[in-house]
Amino acid sequence: MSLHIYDTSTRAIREFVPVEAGRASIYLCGATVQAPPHIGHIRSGVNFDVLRRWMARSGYEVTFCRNVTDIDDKIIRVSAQEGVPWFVVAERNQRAFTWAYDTLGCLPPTVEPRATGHVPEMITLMERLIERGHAYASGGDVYFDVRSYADRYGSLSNQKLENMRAAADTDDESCKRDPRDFALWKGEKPGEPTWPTPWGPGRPGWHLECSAMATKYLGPAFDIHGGGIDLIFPHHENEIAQSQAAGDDFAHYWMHNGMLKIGAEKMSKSLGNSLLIPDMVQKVRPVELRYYLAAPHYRSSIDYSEEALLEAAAAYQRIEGFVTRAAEVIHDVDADAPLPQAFADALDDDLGTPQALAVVHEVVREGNVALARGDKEAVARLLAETQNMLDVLGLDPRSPQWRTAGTDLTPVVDALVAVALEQRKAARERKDYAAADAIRDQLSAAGITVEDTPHGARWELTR
Ligand SMILES: Nc1ncnc2c1ncn2[C@@H]1O[C@H](COP(=O)(O)OP(=O)(O)OP(=O)(O)O)[C@@H](O)[C@H]1O
Ligand SMILES: [Zn+2]
Repeated sequence: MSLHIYDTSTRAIREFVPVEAGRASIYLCGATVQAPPHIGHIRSGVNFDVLRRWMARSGYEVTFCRNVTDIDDKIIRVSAQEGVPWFVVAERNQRAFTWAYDTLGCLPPTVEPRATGHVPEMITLMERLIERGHAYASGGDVYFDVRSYADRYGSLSNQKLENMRAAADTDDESCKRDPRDFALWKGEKPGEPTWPTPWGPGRPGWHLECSAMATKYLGPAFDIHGGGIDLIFPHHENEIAQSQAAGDDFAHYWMHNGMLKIGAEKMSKSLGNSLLIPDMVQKVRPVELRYYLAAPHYRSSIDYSEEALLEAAAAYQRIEGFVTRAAEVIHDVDADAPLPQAFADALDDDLGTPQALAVVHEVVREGNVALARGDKEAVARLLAETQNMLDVLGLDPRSPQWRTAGTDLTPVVDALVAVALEQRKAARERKDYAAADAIRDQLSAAGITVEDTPHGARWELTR
């Protein structure tokens, strides 16, 4: 099987055929940086990180572009509320997003353009649209003329122009030829930042930014455009309209992740129901949070519950437990060992992470059996399979990402625990069980769990 993905624009699963053989280009709508990220934003980041890793593992040279919207109404509102410049708000929250993506193991994008750095590209795109009769300047703004594109406008979101409501993006409706026309560019308003254009100073509309940045870095025709399903209309519909009306092929596949919800509502910065990443990584470790976000199929919605989060953490610990024990026996893991076919098939089938993780758990079960019977050869094979699968999902517990930053202290802790265990053994031999238990309790308070096995005591960090 080769990669097949669900394409929102055709509402069908299609085989992935790249624009250019051997290469894959992905544009993901990234953050609007008016607030720090919640777990819904990072779910989107994690889903597309898994896609990217899988495509790379499948042999594609991947260019991954994830933008930052660093100017918009909400950023301006926060800057007014706080009495600080808009770029201070944008910079602070962009850093929070970068930290969160890094903490959750999302590989850095190949390119991460910011909207305000691409005004010349946006001006060129507007000029092309005006020239072709698809856009017009009015009252300092520039609008897309939806009726000039009536046949195709609505194709992504599967709606007809006559059923659409007005685009709520201006204070002065009289500027528009049609209420459904949307703003490409917003004319100057008091107290707002501006950039010069041939039609006067102003600031970009959100939709225009993404069209300009996607084609600048990925070309007029590229492979995959992604984002959350909340962006299908109007954002992605308008991106298609702008780019295709200007003559660009634009994205060949549209992929949308489902929403992370809380109490049936979308988790949203604007609704104030955000669960922020720094708080969440106090509840579980970052890798466990990533497992929680990556495990459901990317198109399904997740109804947040702490119970499910803790279950996900426990499921991950089962995998991790095998990897840790097996790595104590096997020191050289074959990074080129083939992936189980069922795992590859699951990911090729529209990125089926639930089925892919079921394969991981199955291999872990076999691995535990092999460990118990001391079958080193089988342990080596199953450990390599497990780690290679986890690597594709960004969940390998032995990757540098998930090890404590800085030096690996395992040998040091090993030596210290050995001293403590010697003392515990001596206490037991002199039948001082209170002292022996106190040593175990102290280790446990430090997060070290000791287990007595036929081959002696072994320890594990449980927190
Ligand atoms: N609750 C969510 N679940 C999954 N993905 C989400 C969620 N909220 C936003 N996203 C996705 O995260 C990316 C960045 O979103 P963006 O910063 O534009 O959020 P937003 O919708 O403006 O903010 P919010 O809705 O939180 O106020 C987009 O691809 C968006 O679709
Ligand atoms: Zn976008």
